Amino acid sequence: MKKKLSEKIIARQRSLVGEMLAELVPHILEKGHPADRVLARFFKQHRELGSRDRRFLSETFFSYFRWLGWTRPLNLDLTEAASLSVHLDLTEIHPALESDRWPVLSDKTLDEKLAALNELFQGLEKESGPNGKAFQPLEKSDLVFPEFGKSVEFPAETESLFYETLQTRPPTWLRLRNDIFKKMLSEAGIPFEQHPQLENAVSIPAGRSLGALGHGGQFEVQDVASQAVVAIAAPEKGSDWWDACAGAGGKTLQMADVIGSSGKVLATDVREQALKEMKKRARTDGISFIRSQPHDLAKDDPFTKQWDGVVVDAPCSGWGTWSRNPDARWRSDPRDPAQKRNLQVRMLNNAAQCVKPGGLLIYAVCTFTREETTEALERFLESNPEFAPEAFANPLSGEPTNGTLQIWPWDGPGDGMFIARLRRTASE
Ligand SMILES: C[S@@+](CC[C@H](N)C(=O)[O-])C[C@H]1O[C@@H](n2cnc3c(N)ncnc32)[C@H](O)[C@@H]1O
Repeated sequence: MKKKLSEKIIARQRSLVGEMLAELVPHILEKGHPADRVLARFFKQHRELGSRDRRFLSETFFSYFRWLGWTRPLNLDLTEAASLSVHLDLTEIHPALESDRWPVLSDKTLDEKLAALNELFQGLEKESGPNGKAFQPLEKSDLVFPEFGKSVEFPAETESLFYETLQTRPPTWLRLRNDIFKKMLSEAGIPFEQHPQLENAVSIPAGRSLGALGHGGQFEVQDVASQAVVAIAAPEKGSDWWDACAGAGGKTLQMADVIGSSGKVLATDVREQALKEMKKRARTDGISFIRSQPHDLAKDDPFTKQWDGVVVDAPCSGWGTWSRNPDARWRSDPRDPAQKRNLQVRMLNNAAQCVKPGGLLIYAVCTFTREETTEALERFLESNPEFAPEAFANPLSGEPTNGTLQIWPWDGPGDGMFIARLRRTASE
């Protein structure tokens, strides 16, 4: 901390952390509300908090959920658990959470952090004598819920990589809409990295604000895996596409940029509010040719029109987004993948009828569970033999695929995403 804070302020901020956690944690763990929304509501109710306090509380809040799998078995109180979490996460510890009990571990690998904690707690156990419950050494798998492994199979020797990525904040990915913004980033002294394959994708460090650069339609904040979905769809200039789960329009806007105003884009979603947000973003981006309307793709009431291509970016378990939303894993139901798979197949069946012969159906989910990836696809293909996976090059590596791609969180790094490019036969 640059400016030295008084003891009184430090004590006040420590108790603020305790109060915030006591008030907000049950909303996430018991009611299942997303941490970012709960925190935004808290800040709205506490307008007296300045930007520095908000930043400190926000970092602490997300750190708490990121390491909850390791702090929970230790039976620490909320503030102590938050203190340990930030020692695991951050290089600069706020004096309100500094503690002699924990070393700063943020520069260590996950294996080193695990070894250090196990040694520390075994040591404490010996010092203070048995408290009725023997200390069970922590494991990496404690960072997720016990049933996780039933739905997920990692490629050989990547399990460690998964946990390391899971516990690290990914960078913020931007999709640049013109060349000017890179120059603006350089001039503003904001470090950025160009993705080696995806021309318009650049990343800036996690948590780095764009500050005064603001948003003038030069870029969209969009994860690299999400950008890969449209790169795989590769709609032609002037073509006619339907984005059937458009949400707030991340992929719709990218498709519109590729297709151009000589083509057409229809965006639908069950959430009308999300479509309004998409329209707002389109206005900022100067895109006026996207049409939108609410539509329930799960209801067996498909449109009669057919499109050159349809994107089904389906609702899913979202397990691929856990490094960005560290609370999400604790709100997730292990039965979710199987339930979502049934919904996804229904949505794909409905969307398939709206693909022109010879056209494309793109299936995307931000997850890696077996149920929602290979199983959903197998079930769809069984009842829709006029569709077949079509080979494409992995846009993140250039390597060939056989028509499906699992992007793992460590690939970007960013979100995990499964994508299938399905071609409808030209004549049936
Ligand atoms: C993964 S999100 C889409 C994200 C969006 N495509 C983007 O790139 O920003 C899934 C979307 O599916 C929508 N959805 C859920 N059930 C639906 C249904 N039955 N019909 C249509 N959309 C649905 C959700 O509202 C959500 O916006």
